[in-house]
Amino acid sequence: MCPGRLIFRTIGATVMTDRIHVAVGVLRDDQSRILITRRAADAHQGGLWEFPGGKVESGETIQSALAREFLEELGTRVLETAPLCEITHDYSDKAVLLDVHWITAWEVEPRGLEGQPLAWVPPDELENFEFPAANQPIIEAIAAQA
Ligand SMILES: Nc1nc2c([nH]c(=O)n2[C@H]2C[C@H](O)[C@@H](COP(=O)(O)OP(=O)(O)OP(=O)(O)O)O2)c(=O)[nH]1
Ligand SMILES: [Mg+2]
Repeated sequence: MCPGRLIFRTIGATVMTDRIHVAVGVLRDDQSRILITRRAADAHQGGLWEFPGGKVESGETIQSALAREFLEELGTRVLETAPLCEITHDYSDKAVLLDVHWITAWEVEPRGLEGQPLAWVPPDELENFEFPAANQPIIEAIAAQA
């Protein structure tokens, strides 16, 4: 059985759902500002700010998923990563495992290649932005390590 598989028991029925494995990258510039981007209005958790990343595809490592997502979404080449934290969170419609890594070496200035707004934010100002509920522990982990 897939390790991320959840079983929700309801009265008289068992509903199975898969936990979505998401590679999330926290990119810091040389002034210690953190890159955040805004999710499209029609996406899951739409309109909220996020750390860039996306679903890990079958056969990918976290590092290769991060490299692919940063290239696709931002044009940035990820050269090196380091683990930050892992968050499991159950939304009413989806269950996610956010595998969060610092992007410790990178090249090519990020641009919003999918039309998404970007912001560079000092760690202690992240709390002023609206993120999905799963992100609160990530923001705390960043503040603790920044
Ligand atoms: N990338 C990212 N996803 C997050 C964060 N917080 C959070 O709850 N999520 C959730 C929202 C989504 O359900 C899921 C990631 O999906 P995604 O929309 O980024 O995936 P993707 O880039 O592969 O997009 P797509 O190809 O499916 O359109 O994780 C976050 O900080 N960054
Ligand atoms: Mg994404």
